[in-house]
Amino acid sequence: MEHNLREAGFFGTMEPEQMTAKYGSPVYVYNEGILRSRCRELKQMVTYPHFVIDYSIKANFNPALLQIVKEEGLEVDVMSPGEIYLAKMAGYEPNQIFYICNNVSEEEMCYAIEAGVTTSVDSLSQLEQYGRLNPGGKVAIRLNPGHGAGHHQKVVTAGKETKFGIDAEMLHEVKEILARHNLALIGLNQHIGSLFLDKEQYLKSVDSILNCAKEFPDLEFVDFGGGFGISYHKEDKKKRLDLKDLGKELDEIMYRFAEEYGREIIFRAEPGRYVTAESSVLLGTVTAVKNNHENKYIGTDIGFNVLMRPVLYDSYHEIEVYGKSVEMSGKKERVTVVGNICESGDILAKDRMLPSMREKDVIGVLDAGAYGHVMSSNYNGRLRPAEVLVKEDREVCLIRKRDTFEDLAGNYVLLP
Ligand SMILES: Cc1ncc(COP(=O)(O)O)c(C=O)c1O
Ligand SMILES: N[C@@H](CCCC[NH3+])C(=O)O
Repeated sequence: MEHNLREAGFFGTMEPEQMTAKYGSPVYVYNEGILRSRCRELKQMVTYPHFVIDYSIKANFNPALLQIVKEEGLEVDVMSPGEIYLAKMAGYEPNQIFYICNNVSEEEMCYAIEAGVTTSVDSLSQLEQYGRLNPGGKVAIRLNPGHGAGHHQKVVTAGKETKFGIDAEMLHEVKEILARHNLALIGLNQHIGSLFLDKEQYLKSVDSILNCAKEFPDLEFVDFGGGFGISYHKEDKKKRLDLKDLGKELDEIMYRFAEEYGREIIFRAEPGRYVTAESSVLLGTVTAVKNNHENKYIGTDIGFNVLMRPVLYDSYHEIEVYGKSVEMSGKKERVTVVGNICESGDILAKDRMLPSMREKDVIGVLDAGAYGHVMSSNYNGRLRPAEVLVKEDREVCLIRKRDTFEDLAGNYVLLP
């Protein structure tokens, strides 16, 4: 007998239907217990004593979730002054924030320098800019190991076809710029792409970055990057990324490197998705059921303004249906689940076998906690959803209010 997340207790003391009624539909629901477990798995993956997990908050920067991640002992990597601001709001100190930026303005770079966070730059041009703005300072650089990985071409972030990182052949120029501005290179980092389940590409990139690291005797840290995957398909759920196995390999590599280098430097990894993806179900409501020629469409209030991944990357998310009628009938049918946005690409799930649904049924989109709410928008004048947390004591609390019409209109300036 297949169990859904409601039966597994994901929603704590409330029913999904009560949540949409109280907080509005759609609503992102997070489970504290799952979030904490993911953090602990990462913290425990190696024995090397100076291994730091930086949660990459671009996956989800809700400050209440960051408070939990911080309690679990993870530091953070950020992408912008906005993310620095939110990390600080959650209680992170500047020395726990790693700013890995890409093509930023002088103004943004100055914000990070003034905030006192370690910055990594990813081109010679940005290294020059950093040197001009903070001569004599400390800096890290992002390398491009020459090959990438990822669930879609759009999220591969290393290799010849991407804008990221400095090629290893350019280390000579890097050294010249460092010397010209009297900069100390304290760290090397890389990130090959998002969502790997097979450790081989990651380990290959670890090997490349450590080869470069040998050229710089004064490093404080080397950061191997994120990209740790999860399985979005129910049938693959048991085949999890084997963190223990990856950790064992990393341990060997890190201890060996420390011995050759003569010091136990800090090693870091920066997973985003792995930390938050599985901790959230996005609840929405069936608003229309319709047959168009051969297709049966289930219209919902989950447009791509609320969850962009399926439209942007053809990503798959499991869907559960929580309506009472569903439990009684037990029938399944082939449907296409769509949103309420004025574009024909607004498809959440195509040709899926799902329990037969009726208007007002509540559905849950699984594994929505990473790159979900943070990528939502007000397209079509829609309100971004609330976010709620099911705490470990099973009680439910609000951690982000749903947008209001005032929020939607707030920044516009009418002509006099
Ligand atoms: C520099 C950097 N670090 C870390 C991450 C986190 O990636 P993921 O969520 O796949 O772990 C990203 C996003 O891909 C990134 O661009
Ligand atoms: N937004 C992407 C991941 C990209 C991460 C940023 N480098 C996703 O949903 O899978």
